[in-house]
This record gives sequence, structure tokens and C-alpha cells, in this order.
Amino acid sequence: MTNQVKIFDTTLRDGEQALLASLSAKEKLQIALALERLGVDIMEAGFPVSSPGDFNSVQMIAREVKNSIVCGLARAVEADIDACGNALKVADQFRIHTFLATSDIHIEHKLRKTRDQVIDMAVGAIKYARRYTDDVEFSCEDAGRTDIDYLCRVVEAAINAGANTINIPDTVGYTIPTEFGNIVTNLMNRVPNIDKATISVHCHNDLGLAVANSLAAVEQGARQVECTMNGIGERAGNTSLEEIAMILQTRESLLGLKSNINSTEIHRTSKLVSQLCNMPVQSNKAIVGTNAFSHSSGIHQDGVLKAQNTYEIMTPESVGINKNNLNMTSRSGRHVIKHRLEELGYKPEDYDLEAVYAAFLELADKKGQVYDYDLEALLFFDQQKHDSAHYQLKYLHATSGREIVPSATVTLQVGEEEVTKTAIGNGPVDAAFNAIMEVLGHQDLVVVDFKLDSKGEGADALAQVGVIAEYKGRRFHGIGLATDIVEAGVKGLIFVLNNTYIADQIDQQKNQQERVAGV
Ligand SMILES: CC(=O)SCCNC(=O)CCNC(=O)[C@H](O)C(C)(C)COP(=O)(O)OP(=O)(O)OC[C@H]1O[C@@H](n2cnc3c(N)ncnc32)[C@H](O)[C@@H]1OP(=O)(O)O
Ligand SMILES: CC(C)C(=O)C(=O)O
Repeated sequence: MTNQVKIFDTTLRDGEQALLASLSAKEKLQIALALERLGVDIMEAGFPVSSPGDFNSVQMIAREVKNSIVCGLARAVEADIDACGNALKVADQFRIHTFLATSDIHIEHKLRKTRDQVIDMAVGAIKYARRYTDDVEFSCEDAGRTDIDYLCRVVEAAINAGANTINIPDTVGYTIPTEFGNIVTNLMNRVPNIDKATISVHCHNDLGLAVANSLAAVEQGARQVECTMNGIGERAGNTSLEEIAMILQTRESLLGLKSNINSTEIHRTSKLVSQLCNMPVQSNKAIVGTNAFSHSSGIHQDGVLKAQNTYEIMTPESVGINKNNLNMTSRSGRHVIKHRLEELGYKPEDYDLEAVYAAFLELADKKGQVYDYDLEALLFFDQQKHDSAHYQLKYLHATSGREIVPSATVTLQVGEEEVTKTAIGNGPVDAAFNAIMEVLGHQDLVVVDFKLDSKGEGADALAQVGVIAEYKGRRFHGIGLATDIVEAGVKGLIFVLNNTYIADQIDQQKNQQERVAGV
């Protein structure tokens, strides 16, 4: 049996299911390209039947990603499989992942079928998916709570129907490692055609055991692990990609297993996912938390200074955290910025140096020292700016204080026109948001969440504001970054406005195409 464990990333599907606001197609593509650089074997880009937006982003990812297999999810119904096949067929090679629940709880209460009907549906779906591709994965949803004799029957039938990857999800994170490992052992020993398929596992973290269960499964013969960056996903999340990858790498001599993950890309990918998904990573999170490589107590610090491996089982460099001794201030030039970005893993073609440098100088003048995080944030905002130009902030003035009615004046460029409005509010942010609403002149947009975070170090840290707003039944997320809290909030809201503008444009184009096609 191969010692290679395939890493199947589902950040953009299971991970995205857990977000308060869905990602834009551009944000999904950014994450997909980062996952490709990270070296994931397969990436599940979405659930194409679920919305036209998801269909489009899966298609865009399938078109752009070349070094990982792109996959889409489909229920065991023909319409879902058609949507998946049609979105993915722009790629030379792709995978359709179809699934059906096999536990009695799900079969009886959710699907309202019999066990035999479920086998027939699964077989039909797999055969149908094979019309589109030779690479078909079948998941026995809630396998962790499925009767093992029946699970063996389903798996055998699925392989006979043409599935070459069989996924065993612990959908509700119920099992414990010995129990979950035993499920895989049973399948390996009792399913006669099991050698014709790769066993995959997809664990949820409801009891904090997703990584442990996945590890138990690969020790028993599973050769694909489904996971997400930072462990995001439904409820308590999924198996964390960075943890499983670093277990395989750090304990390779014990386990005798490897993956294709380029571990030096982990840190950067984790930050991108956290930022775009508006999902902070807890500081003591293994591998990617800000404390994961910090040593706080004297005895530990003494040990690490004498020999790093006294308290470090892997180096920060191995996950892409570089030690940086260069101070970046407004006295720094373009060379140091370029050099630092290169050390952080960005190629010159990833960004516009002049634009990033101009933003860097502005920031350095305001806060003195600029840190890696700031620089990456500037880069991120530079990348976001390209198609966000419909609404632009031209002027902002806000006043607040004790016994003063907070007020704000905002000038926005809206397309070709500049519009200025003044409003009052409960505080300066509320006043500025009210002024922006007056510029919009309609009530379709409702801000439902406002999250303020400080990024960087000390009192001059940057303010990062995540704004979530509802617009025409959908949720949009925006991020704003500035040294001033009100400005960061306003930028976050403008980010949202630009995304709603793009969504409106896409809807209009679609309606027009449908009119032309006579739908
Ligand atoms: C364990 C997981 O994470 S599975 C993935 C979960 N992800 C998502 O659900 C996100 C995307 N989902 C969606 O956009 C929508 O739920 C859709 C488009 C898939 C379906 O929407 P709707 O048609 O309105 O159905 P709704 O979601 O309310 O109900 C699900 C239906 O699918 C059925 N179903 C559930 N799983 C499957 C399956 N694997 N195969 C076939 N049918 C299934 C349910 O029994 C229910 O059928 P019913 O309407 O006959 O009772
Ligand atoms: C669709 C399957 C793989 C899933 O997400 C689950 O069972 O948790």
C-alpha cells in the first residue's frame, strides 16, 4: 500500500458553509490559488447546484487551478451532478463528489427512505457521475453512526458502480479514535473490492477529536484526509489541514507516511483564510496560532537559547514563519519592501510595488514601525482594490466626545459623481454609516455585524473592522483597515458596497442573458 496520504481540502465547501457571510468569487479564487501553492492534492471548490454564484466560482477555480484536482459536491440526484459536471468540465481533470447518508437516523428521519433505496440511489448517482468523469468520490454521510454491516454493503456497491474514492465521514464528530480506526479496519478486511478504491476520511470536531480520528484512520489504511485550513467548517469545524500535515511531516519516521503539502506555505495560507473568512485563529491554536512558536517562561527560554529542539518539535520556518530582523519605517525604500515580501512568499508579479509602497509610506508616517502583518494587509487591500472602484471614499470627518452629538460628513465617489452627506448617530461610526446610507438613498442594505480588531503591536496598531451587511436577501462581508477606527469601519462598509455593486452587475447580466435566450 502507498505511503502517500492525499490531502483533500474542503475549506471552500465545508469551511465556507460555516461563515456568516459567503465569500465572493474573487475571494474564493484567491484562497484556491493559495491552496494550490500549498500543494493540496484535491480541492473541493463548492456545491455548484446550491446557487449561480457557487456554480460560477467553482467554474472559475476549475479554469484557473492547474496543479490540484478541483472537485465539486453533489447530492445523489441528477440535477446536482449535472451542475457539478457542467461547472467543472472546463478543467482537463476534475472530480465529482456525490454523497448520501447511510446511518439509520438520517435514512429514516431525513431522507425518509429504506436502506435498500439508499443503495439504489447511491449506485445510480455514481453511475450518472461517471458519465462526466472517471474520478468519482462517494461519501457515506454519517458513516460514524452507521451500522457496520450495512456500511460494508454500501461501500462494496459504490465501488462496483464506479466510485474510486470512498469517503467515510464522521459527520457529527461523534466517534473516538479507536472506534473510528476500527471502522476503517473493518472496511479494509470485509469489503471484497476495497483494493479498487482509496479510503478517505472526513471528520468533524464536535468533541475535539477530528484530527485524532483522521490520524487513527490513516494508521489503519485510509489514504485521503479531508480537511480545512484553520479547521473551519460546520459547527466546531473539520480536521485542521495544518495539523494533519504537520503530524505526517514531524512524525514521519514513526508513521511512515507523507503528504504533498509544502509546509512553508502554511502560515501564509492560514492568514489569508482567516482574514478573508473573517474567522480569527485562537492564539494557542496548534501550528498557526500566534503563540504556537512563542516561549514565555524563563526555563523554556533558557532551554531554547541553548538548543532550539529542547522545546520546539518543529521550527517556525518549517511552517513559513520567518524570523525578521529588518525594521520597516518611513525611511525604508522599495528594495526592503520587495525583499520582505519575497521572504513572506510573495512574488513580484503578485502585487503592484508602486501602489504597495505608496500605501506603506502613508502607514509608516502614521505609525512609525510597520510590521509583517501590516505589510501583508496592505498587499491584501491592494489586491482587493482592483474591482472595487465604483464606491470610493474621498473625504471623512467625524466628531464625537462627551456631551456632543456625534456627527460625520462623508464624501463618496459613486461612479463618476461625488456625493457629500452629513448625519448624526449614536457614535462617530454610526454617524458615518448613516451619512453613507444617505448617499445610497435607499434602505436595501442593513448592517448586521461590526467587528473591531486591532492588528499589529501597541497603541498605534491598525484597526481592522469586519462589516457584515444584508442586501437583497444575501449577506456580504467587507474588511476595512486604517489607523483610525471610524475610517476602518467606513472602508469596511465601502468594501461591502462594492461587492453588492458587483453582485447587482452579475444579476443584471444573467437576467439579460436569460431574456436573450428566451427563458
Ligand atoms: C454533511 C454536509 O455538509 S452536506 C452539505 C451541506 N451543504 C449544504 O447544504 C449547502 C448547500 N445547500 C443548498 O444550497 C440547498 O440545501 C440545496 C440546493 C442543496 C437544496 O435545497 P432545497 O432543494 O431547497 O432542499 P433543502 O435544503 O431544504 O432540503 C434538502 C433536501 O435534499 C435531500 N437530501 C439531503 N441529502 C441528500 C443527498 N445526499 N442526496 C439526495 N437528497 C438529499 C433532503 O432529504 C431534502 O429532501 P426533501 O426536500 O425531499 O425533504
Ligand atoms: C458531504 C460530506 C462529506 C460531509 O460534509 C459530511 O459528512 O460531513
